[in-house]
Amino acid sequence: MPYKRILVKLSGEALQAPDGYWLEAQTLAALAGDIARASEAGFQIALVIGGGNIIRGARMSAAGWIDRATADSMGMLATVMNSLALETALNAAGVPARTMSAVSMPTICETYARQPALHHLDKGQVVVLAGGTGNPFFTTDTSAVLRAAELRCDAVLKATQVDGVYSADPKRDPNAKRYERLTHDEAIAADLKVMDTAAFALAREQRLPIVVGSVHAPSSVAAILEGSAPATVVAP
Ligand SMILES: Nc1ncnc2c1ncn2[C@@H]1O[C@H](COP(=O)(O)OP(=O)(O)O)[C@@H](O)[C@H]1O
Ligand SMILES: O=c1ccn([C@@H]2O[C@H](COP(=O)(O)OP(=O)(O)O)[C@@H](O)[C@H]2O)c(=O)[nH]1
Repeated sequence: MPYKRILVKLSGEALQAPDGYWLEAQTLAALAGDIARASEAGFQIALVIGGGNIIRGARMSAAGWIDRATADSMGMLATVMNSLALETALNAAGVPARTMSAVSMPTICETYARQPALHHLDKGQVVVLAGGTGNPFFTTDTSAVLRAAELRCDAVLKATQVDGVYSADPKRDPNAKRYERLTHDEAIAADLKVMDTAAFALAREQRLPIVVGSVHAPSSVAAILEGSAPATVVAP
């Protein structure tokens, strides 16, 4: 990949145990090893991890007993827990990593600010960006695109459940065809659901490439970045 500084977006589910438990040391260590390999290969990496393995605000508030803003606050806190777990696993894998949270909680981790984050990236540290955007009604996909734009990342790598963008949801349509490359406009026109709409609209406006690949293969993040694993590139 012709990219040097990448924002890697992982969904919270990437930390789950095979039996569905929200967090598993083995899964976490494998993921950290993968990111360590990419970092050692010279990629500068900022990470955004979701909280969907614990709470998704929209789903929780749909039950009616809690309002959306409160449920989203709980979702943002879930991303902080995942980020601290990932930071710990990355440090154990030999990669200096630090969590920076959009929601200020100075006794737990650094508060996100752009200049220090740029400084950490320049030094080759992995920054784990927690707390989403710090605002309800957004997702960590939007946080990923926002931070990638702020931190001058060359691309967002969305490491997800499927190995690219398809002509239809591959989990529902076995005849869906995988794209190698397409433009933001094409993805929006065909309603391909690469990311949520707010995130994708910002990526289009910023002309930010989005790489979509699977988090399931061993060493998938490093392999996608090195070009040896399949992925779809959405770029202008
Ligand atoms: N056109 C499409 N191409 C690829 N995946 C799609 C498409 N439409 C829907 N999906 C679904 O989107 C899911 C990934 O998106 P999302 O739920 O945002 O992931 P995450 O939990 O990683 O944020 C995949 O599991 C896939 O089934
Ligand atoms: O800027 C943000 C980012 C996240 N969230 C909340 O945090 C939850 C977890 O994030 P997300 O659903 O994006 O996680 P993922 O699906 O990637 O695991 C979301 O559902 C929201 O409730 C939020 O309120 N604002």
